[in-house]
This record gives sequence, structure tokens and C-alpha cells, in this order.
Amino acid sequence: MAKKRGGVDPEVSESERLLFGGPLRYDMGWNQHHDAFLELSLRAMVRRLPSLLAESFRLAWQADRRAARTVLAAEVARGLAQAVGLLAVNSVLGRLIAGGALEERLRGAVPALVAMTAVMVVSTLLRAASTYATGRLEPKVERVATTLYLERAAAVELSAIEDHAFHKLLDTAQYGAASARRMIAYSARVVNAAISLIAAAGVLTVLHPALLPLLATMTLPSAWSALTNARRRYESFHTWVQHARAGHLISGLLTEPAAAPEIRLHDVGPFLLRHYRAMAETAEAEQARLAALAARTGLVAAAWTGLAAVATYATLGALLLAGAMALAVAGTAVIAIRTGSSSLDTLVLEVNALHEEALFVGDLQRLYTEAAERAIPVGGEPLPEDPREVRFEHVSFSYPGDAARPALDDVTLTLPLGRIVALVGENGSGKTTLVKLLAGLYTPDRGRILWDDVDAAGADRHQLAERVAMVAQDFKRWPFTARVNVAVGRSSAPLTEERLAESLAEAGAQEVVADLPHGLDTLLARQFNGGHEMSGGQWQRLGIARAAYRRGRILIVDEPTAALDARAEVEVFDKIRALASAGQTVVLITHRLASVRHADLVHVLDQGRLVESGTPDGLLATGGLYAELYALQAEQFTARVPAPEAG
Ligand SMILES: Nc1ncnc2c1ncn2[C@@H]1O[C@H](COP(=O)(O)OP(=O)(O)OP(=O)(O)O)[C@@H](O)[C@H]1O
Repeated sequence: MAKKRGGVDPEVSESERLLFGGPLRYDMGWNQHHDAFLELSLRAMVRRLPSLLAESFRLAWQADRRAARTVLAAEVARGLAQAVGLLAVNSVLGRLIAGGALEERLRGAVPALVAMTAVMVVSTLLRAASTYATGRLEPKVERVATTLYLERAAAVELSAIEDHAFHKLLDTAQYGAASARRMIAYSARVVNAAISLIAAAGVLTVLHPALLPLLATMTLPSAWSALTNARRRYESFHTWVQHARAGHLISGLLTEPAAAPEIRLHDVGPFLLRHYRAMAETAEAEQARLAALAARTGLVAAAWTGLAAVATYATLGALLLAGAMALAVAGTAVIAIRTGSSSLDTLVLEVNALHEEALFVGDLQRLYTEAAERAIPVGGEPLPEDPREVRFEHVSFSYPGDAARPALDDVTLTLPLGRIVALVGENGSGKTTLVKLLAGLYTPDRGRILWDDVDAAGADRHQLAERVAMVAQDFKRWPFTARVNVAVGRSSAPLTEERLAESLAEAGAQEVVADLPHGLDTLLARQFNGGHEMSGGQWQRLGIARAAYRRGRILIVDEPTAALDARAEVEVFDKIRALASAGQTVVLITHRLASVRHADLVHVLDQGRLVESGTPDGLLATGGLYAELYALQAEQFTARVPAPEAG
């Protein structure tokens, strides 16, 4: 098996094959960092540093200007204080080592000592100010970034959410906000370390020009070691992220309520546990590999630093012996070298961390941009207040991917408003897709959808949504109270009890609510204390009540009775008919063809194409697909059940 870059080559575990049908190597969103990662060299990092710092500052500025100013000012001032401190040390040493009586020398050193103390006090105060302001800033930055993430994600077209690539980006970008938060503290430390490094380097250069390269030599090994380890960690993360996710997936399956019955009944628990253990052990082996490499790199770096330190102090000694440097200067040089090398160490570590976080913030920014491009357009042509019909003209639509045929293929049909229109067809014939296009959730690849004479493509999408209420097959069971589950049908308006009661009555859901332990205030989420679970049929009625509460001009009901018993089914269809006779347009999708008899118009779809249209009786008379499906269903009721054979 070919080794991957950096020697990371996880074995493809059995679990990976099992869960994903192959090795977990396909491109995840994380891989978008690949190129950026390759640039994780010292030079590239230094080149990118200003823009990273500017980015952090911009984020901080957006979140809290005052706190951002405080952090920046405090960190710059702390760095400068360090330079002043070093000069004061030099002065103290110079006085103490100079000739003359001890008392005189001590007295001479007093002003510099006072200056040193003052610098220390000021530094401490500045550090406190910076800590406080950073602490204030961090959660705000995270909040601003997360809010924007959620706002943008909620505003994109459905097609974007269903797009594999965009979803990956959504997934990876969710880590960006926490990274943005961490970037603030890293940036503050980078500014501080950079300024104190410059201060130390400046002081060293003033003391003796030979000292500066010595400082660099001493610090390079730890910089190299930090970089190498970061690079390995990052690459490992890259390669193993899918594996980690699969592990989470399995552990989630073991505890989630939906899987619990099968886990117990089919004894799936030990099977899942076996795979979880195998995956966890493989991940552990990777951690151990990284730790061994880090230890080795650390040892090499330490040896190199030791040699560099010996060379540095030997050079200082040689300069002293040759009389090229005063003793006081050498003392200050030692302190400056220690300060400088620790600043450089910090700088490398923090820049490295900053760079890593920036990769995730980069994902977040990419998401912001892409989400803005794929957002549901705001504004547009107004739709007629009271349209007579919606007309599909040669509409074709394919879902992204490589489906063998379009979901809708050159469909031309009319939906007269104020009537019941039924969509009929076998599984996968395109009924749900058609209503989603009607609701504006997708736009046609070809053709037009006209509301009277206004093309929905250029219409005000907000207005379009206002006019539609939908009970989808997989409508959302919100983990809120029953009241909210209905009123969420129009959450932009204040909740009114009157409308709520009307909607429940329209959907025949009063009994469902009456049976709940706390009526409308019952929490419909079993995972919470006091939560209650309803049956599929009970949920379905609540879903219809929600759509009724919305009061859209067009009510779309997709398989409204799939989970209902025979009595409830009849009742729900009666309610739907009642809605239509009150002027409401109903677009009904159902496989129960007996219930379609009450429709004013039936459109029959087959493999994405419209094959028949007409009244239910007319279609029965024609003897086409509708009549065939109808006869098949009717036969099931009329066919005699064969009597069991005797003997
Ligand atoms: N979100 C989606 N992404 C990709 N393909 C989809 C998606 N939804 C539906 N399809 C495909 O589009 C075709 C039409 O599906 P659609 O759900 O519109 O059929 P339907 O008539 O409502 O079926 P059913 O009676 O089973 O509900 C099918 O081939 C289906 O596989």
C-alpha cells in the first residue's frame, strides 16, 4: 500500500468498509485545507501573518470595538515595556559592575531599579487589562461568527442544503466560529511576542551586532520542532477525520432511542460495539505513533538547542576575554538572549496555532461567501393577490447527481385555484418533486411556472412562500409543545388561540390534543423530562393542523393519511374537502385512489411525465394508468380471500 505524505497511512478497517462500503479516503471538506497545509512552512507562515492578524482584529472589531482596542493597546505596550525593562537592567548592571565604592554604585543604580520596578508594575496591569478584554471579546467573536453562520445557512436555497459539496462545507465551517474565538487570544500573544522579540533583538544589536545571529541559532531548533509536530498533527487529523466521525456515528447509534428497539431485538449491540472498539483501537495507535514521533523530534531539537547554547556562551566568553565587550553588557546580553529566545519560541508556537485556526476560519468565510451566492433571492416581481391558476409549462427538473432520468420531464399542466387537484402516480413518478417546484423550493431546469401570467422564477419568493402551506410526507416533528408545533406554521405572526382552535378543528386534531397529558402545553419530545411521544397518525393530524394554521392560498398535502387508521382517514379526507369548499386550494398527493374520487381534477404522472389529466370519472372511463391503478386497488377489496385448504 502506498504511503501517504508524512507517513500517515491508516489501515482501512473492517468497520470503514462496513459503514461506507470502502476506505474512508474520499474527499471530505477537511481536504480543502490540503493546499493551505502544504504551505505550513516558516516562510509562508510569516508571509501570511499580517493578514491573519488583520483578520483577527477585524473579527474582534466587529464583536466589541472597545475590547479590541484595549487588547491591542495593552499587548503593544507590554512589548515596549519589555524593551524599557531590558535597558533598565543594562543600566543597573553597568552601575553595579562599574568602579567605585559599593554604596555609591548602589545609589547610582537606584533610578534604574525604580524604572525596572515601574515597568514590572505597568506590565502586570497591562496583562490584567488584556486578559479581561480578551475574555470579554472571545465569546462575542464566537457569537458573531456563529450567528452569521446560522443566518446564512438558514437563508440558502433547499437545493444548496441538499447539495453534497455545500453540505460538506456547512459541516466543516461549523468549527470556524470556535476557531475565530481562539484566534483572538493567539493573535494577542503573537503581537506581544513579536514586539518583545523586536525589543530584545534591538537591545542585542545595540549591545553587540554578533549577538543577534546567536539568538536566532538558539531558537531555530524549537521552531523547527513545533512546526514539524504541528504539520504531523494536522496531517493526521486530515487523514483520520472520517474515521473519528464513523466512531462517533457508531457510539451515537448505540444510545439513540430510534435504534434502541432493534439493538435489543436483533442483538445489534455487540456487533456495533465490536466495530466501535476496533475503530477506537486504530485511532489510539495513531495517537501513539504521533506521540513517539513528537518525542523523537523533541530530543533532536533539544540536542541542537544545547549545542547552540554552548556556542552562544562560548562566543560571549571569547568577546569578554578579547575585551570586545564589557561585563555588564555581557550580563544584559545573557538576559536579552533568554528573553528573546523565549519570545521567539512563543511566537513560533502561537503563529503556528493561529495558522491552524485560520484554516477553519477560512472554511467559515468560504461558507459565508458561498451561502450568500446561493441565498434565496430577496424581492422580485409581486405575485397576483388572488390568482386564478398556476400553470406548469414544459417544466423539466433533475436532481443533482447522475440520475438515469429527470424527476420531471417536460410537464405541462394547470392547477386551478380554489379546487381540489390530485396528483397520482406510482412511487418515484415525480409527484413530490412537482409540489416542491410549486412551492418554490426548487426552480425548474427548463420551462416556466406561471401564477396567472407572472413567472415564479422572477417572483418575490417571500410572497410565494406566504401563499403556500404544506404537509410534506416527512414533515418536521418539532421537539416543542403541541401548541408550538401547530403555531410554528406561521411563526412570524403572534400566536392566537382562536386561530389555533380553528386549525385543530379543521384538521380533526382536537381529540389528539385532548388525549395529551397537558393538552396543548404537552412537550412533544421524549428525550426531555416530562416529554411525551405521539403515534404516527396523531402526529399526522397535528401536521395538518399546522398547515391549516398557516392559512396559505394553496394547501399541499403529501400522503396525508399514510399513518391513519381507516376511520381517521375518512375523517381527514372529509376535512380536506371541507377546506376546499371554503375556497381553499388543495393539492393532494395520495395513493388511496378511493379518496381521489372527490378531486375536481386529477393529474397522473409516470416516470416524471404527465400521462393523463381529467376528472376522476373521466379518467376511469378512459381506461388509462389511473383506471388501471384504481382497478388494482379495488380488486384487493373485492377479491375473495382463498379458504385454507382442508387436511
Ligand atoms: N432530494 C432528492 N435528491 C435526489 N433525487 C431525488 C430526491 N427526491 C426525489 N428524488 C428522485 O426523483 C424521482 C421522483 O421522486 P418523487 O419523490 O418526486 O416521487 P413521488 O412520485 O413523490 O414518489 P412517492 O410516491 O414514492 O412519494 C425519484 O426517482 C427519486 O429517486
